Amino acid sequence: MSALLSAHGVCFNRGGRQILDSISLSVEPSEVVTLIGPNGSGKTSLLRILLGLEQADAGRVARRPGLTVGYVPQRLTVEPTLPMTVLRFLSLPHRVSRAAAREALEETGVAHLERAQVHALSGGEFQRVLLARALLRRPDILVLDEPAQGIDFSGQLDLYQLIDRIRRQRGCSVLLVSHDLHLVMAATDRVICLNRHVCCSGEPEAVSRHPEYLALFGPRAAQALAIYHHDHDHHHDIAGEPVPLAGQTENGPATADQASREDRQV
Ligand SMILES: Nc1ncnc2c1ncn2[C@@H]1O[C@H](COP(=O)(O)OP(=O)(O)OP(=O)(O)O)[C@@H](O)[C@H]1O
Repeated sequence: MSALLSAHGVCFNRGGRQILDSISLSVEPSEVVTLIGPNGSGKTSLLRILLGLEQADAGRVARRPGLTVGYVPQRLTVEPTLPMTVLRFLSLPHRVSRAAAREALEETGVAHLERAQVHALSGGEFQRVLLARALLRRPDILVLDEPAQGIDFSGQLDLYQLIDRIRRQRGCSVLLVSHDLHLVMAATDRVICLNRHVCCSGEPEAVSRHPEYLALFGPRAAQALAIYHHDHDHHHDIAGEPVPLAGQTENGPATADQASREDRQV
């Protein structure tokens, strides 16, 4: 089995409602996969099922034997009345050496906060500490549920660049839930658009033109890829298969319209 994580026909019902309907997906080694979808579309539920924290009502989940996951959940509350430094927090529940903790904090750019109180951290600082905590497990895959929530735009950009750098340096996979279409569409290998069922999936460029994506997020969402840098001389269809650009010549764009479209992608 080459996939690190996979779901096959997963259904999930809670409170008398169907939350997930026949979901199939996989995450391959070194791949960045982003789950997008409106509020309540089942993204967190799907992550939790993939990680074995919730049980599917039907279907099957497979994890590669021995898989190590670094999970950053959507919410993690630390009791505000409990004094706890960042270093101590990183040693829960498993003790880690100070050197290892420091190295992880350096990697996420917050080594200067090792003695800070956790409850005094800003949202962006706390997310970086959570990321450091996930890295301490030396994960094969990072599973990040809305890691940039509550962070300002430039902080979000920094955080997604950091995630990209980490996965390049470590060669790990990333499975990400995000609402920040304009940022993640540019930095992901594959997008899965979820709304109880998988509406569409594939390379960002193909998904951004899919009618179900446009129906869910509106025509302006198509511009989420305006800054997407794509050097290929082809498009990809929804299945991810390469499709030549219409009118493409060996020397480049055949039409002014095509040239301007490619300019906008860079
Ligand atoms: N244990 C549960 N009992 C009842 N309803 C649940 C349970 N878990 C999830 N739900 C419901 O399932 C739906 C999907 O929730 P989920 O958190 O997976 O969505 P999401 O796509 O991650 O949403 P958001 O983008 O707002 O974080 C929601 O309507 C939620 O209320």
